[in-house]
Amino acid sequence: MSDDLKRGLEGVLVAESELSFIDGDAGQLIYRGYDIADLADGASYEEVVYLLWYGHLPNRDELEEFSSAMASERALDANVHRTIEALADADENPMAALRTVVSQLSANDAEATFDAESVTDREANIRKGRRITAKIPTALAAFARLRNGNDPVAPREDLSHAANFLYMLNDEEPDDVLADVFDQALVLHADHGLNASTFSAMVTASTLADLHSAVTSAIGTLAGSLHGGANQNVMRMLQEVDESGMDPTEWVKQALDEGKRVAGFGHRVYNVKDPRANILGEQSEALAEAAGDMKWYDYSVAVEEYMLEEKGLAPNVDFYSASTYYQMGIPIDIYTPIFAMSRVGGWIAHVLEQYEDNRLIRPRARYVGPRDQTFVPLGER
Ligand SMILES: CC(=O)SCCNC(=O)CCNC(=O)[C@H](O)C(C)(C)COP(=O)(O)OP(=O)(O)OC[C@H]1O[C@@H](n2cnc3c(N)ncnc32)[C@H](O)[C@@H]1OP(=O)(O)O
Ligand SMILES: O=C([O-])CC(=O)C(=O)O
Repeated sequence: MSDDLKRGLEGVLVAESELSFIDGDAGQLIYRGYDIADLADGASYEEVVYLLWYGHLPNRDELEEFSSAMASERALDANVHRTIEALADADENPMAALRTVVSQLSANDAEATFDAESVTDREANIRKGRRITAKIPTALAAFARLRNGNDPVAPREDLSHAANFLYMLNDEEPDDVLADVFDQALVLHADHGLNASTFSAMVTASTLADLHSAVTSAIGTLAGSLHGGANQNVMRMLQEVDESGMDPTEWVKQALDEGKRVAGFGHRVYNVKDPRANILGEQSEALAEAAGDMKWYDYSVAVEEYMLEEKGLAPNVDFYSASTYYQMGIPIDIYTPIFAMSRVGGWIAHVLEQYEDNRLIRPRARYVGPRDQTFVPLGER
């Protein structure tokens, strides 16, 4: 047993995986051998989820069967709707709302189980995974509408995963450009090695807890501002820059001087710009040009240049998704739930892998507390 302390488990190998590979120096990300840029360009979110779960890209028939099976699971049960109404009435944080709803989904899932023999059943987990993945967008869109006093919009089976979400959110079918941009964003966020939320799902699965528990753990982990929560903080920062009337670089300089972290920069694995940020940056720029308003894109570029020059830090995936979503009219506080809506495909893929060759994940801490205390009974303290 080694007594080397690896704070934050940095660089520690804890599993073998066939799902995604990151070259942090070259700025490359691949899913099962395919470069992320090629997938973002040519594959839909449904294709990527199929790739992650089944190990190969689907042919037309396989994709049709998979996509329609998933689309047919979009509707929510009445008790889940009641929960969403209660959460919206309470103005719950959207990530907390999503965590609560996904946990509740198991109550209506006929295949939900805590039986150690059945939790690892791959085919059943794929069916459950399809249901969870299909229902998250419906739940999120319903929550986002109900809290504004609007009725939820029922899902449509004839739209893609991406287009259907935008349709349910806005009660309006998105045009092809917006549906494509959003689909690309979902593809880009679908998997990323053993990031914290995926690891959290794996730890939960490693105890032979069920898939719903693993996904619920992962949602809780994604919420933090050092992880998925950063995307909304990026947009709030850009808004603060705007309201301050300061030059973006002056604003960032001041924030750094005050010891603050700048959301959307830095990464545990990338030493260069995150390849997903390159693609999302292009999307943000294209949306800005189409709208004839470069403000949010220009602020972003100014912040990026300053951070690289002054801190040697490059943008991560959360930096340009912010201005992309903002220009699509998506409410800021659902950016992180949208991240979850995509990453659920990756979480489930890693849980399937974990169950295939399970070993309980259980590291240890170096004990630095006292050892020789004399116990004093409560009445004498
Ligand atoms: C989807 C995702 O999860 S992508 C990441 C999303 N999170 C963010 O964007 C939040 C901002 N970024 C960060 O806080 C960090 O870069 C993390 C958490 C992502 C990675 O952090 P770690 O690998 O643990 O690096 P660590 O926190 O040790 O930082 C190393 C150094 O860089 C600095 N640094 C890292 N990121 C930033 C940042 N965004 N702004 C300012 N300084 C930073 C730290 O202050 C630290 O400096 P020091 O050594 O002088 O104290
Ligand atoms: O890999 C990480 O640590 C964070 C990240 O970029 C992701 O989860 O997409």
